[in-house]
Amino acid sequence: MQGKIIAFSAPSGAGKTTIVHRLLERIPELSFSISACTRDKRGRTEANGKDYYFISVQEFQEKIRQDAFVEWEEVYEGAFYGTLKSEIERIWEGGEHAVLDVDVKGGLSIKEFYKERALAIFVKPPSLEVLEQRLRNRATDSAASISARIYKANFELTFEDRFDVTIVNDDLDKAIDQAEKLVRDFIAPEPAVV
Ligand SMILES: Nc1ncnc2c1ncn2[C@@H]1O[C@H](COP(=O)(O)OP(=O)(O)OP(=O)(O)O)[C@@H](O)[C@H]1O
Ligand SMILES: Nc1nc2c(ncn2[C@@H]2O[C@H](COP(=O)(O)O)[C@@H](O)[C@H]2O)c(=O)[nH]1
Repeated sequence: MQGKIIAFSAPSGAGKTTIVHRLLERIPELSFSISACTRDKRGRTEANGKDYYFISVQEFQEKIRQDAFVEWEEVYEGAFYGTLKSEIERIWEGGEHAVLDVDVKGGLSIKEFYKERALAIFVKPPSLEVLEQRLRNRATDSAASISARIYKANFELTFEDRFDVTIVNDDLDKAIDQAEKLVRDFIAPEPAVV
């Protein structure tokens, strides 16, 4: 089996993490690629080695020097995130396909790097107003951080056309059904040539 990569990208708050977690429950051939990041762990809701590998900026820089990343970004000022080559290898060696939750630039970098082995999915919020409300309801970010995420979202939405496909996350169940179909079609084995 040839391992594949499915990257979900979206402005913060559009719902990619929610969709990815639900897909992992539905499709056993998928495995989550755990990124390295330098931001602080969120209280009791996150675990090291499950949501992220939480590392220092020095450790992150060392990994850049070692060429350990497929791609990395300073997603927010001072907060670095990166996809580790070792994660993709671990998942493929285990006979599974890798699912990524990365920012918009990261999704495009993954597509460029893996070409037809990658499916780059853009998750779009129904509107910026809904996006802001979701971030407020999630209650994980300060008012300043929410403003920064909305500001960035305006820019990120202009990259939609460069993705393989868009899912509008309005009704969550419909968005998950759509994602499931896209992913199942993408990872289905090629029919044998007779
Ligand atoms: N279709 C939806 N309708 C209403 N609320 C939703 C929907 N999808 C996700 N949410 C909620 O919106 C919030 C943001 O979702 P989520 O954390 O998955 O976004 P994200 O794109 O992964 O953001 P980030 O990039 O910051 O991690 C969460 O509280 C989630 O429960
Ligand atoms: N380019 C990359 N972006 C990543 C990676 N891992 C996560 N992310 C994105 O960062 C933001 C912020 O996430 P949060 O957990 O702090 O809210 C979000 O858009 C993620 O998709 C990565 O390896 N590369």
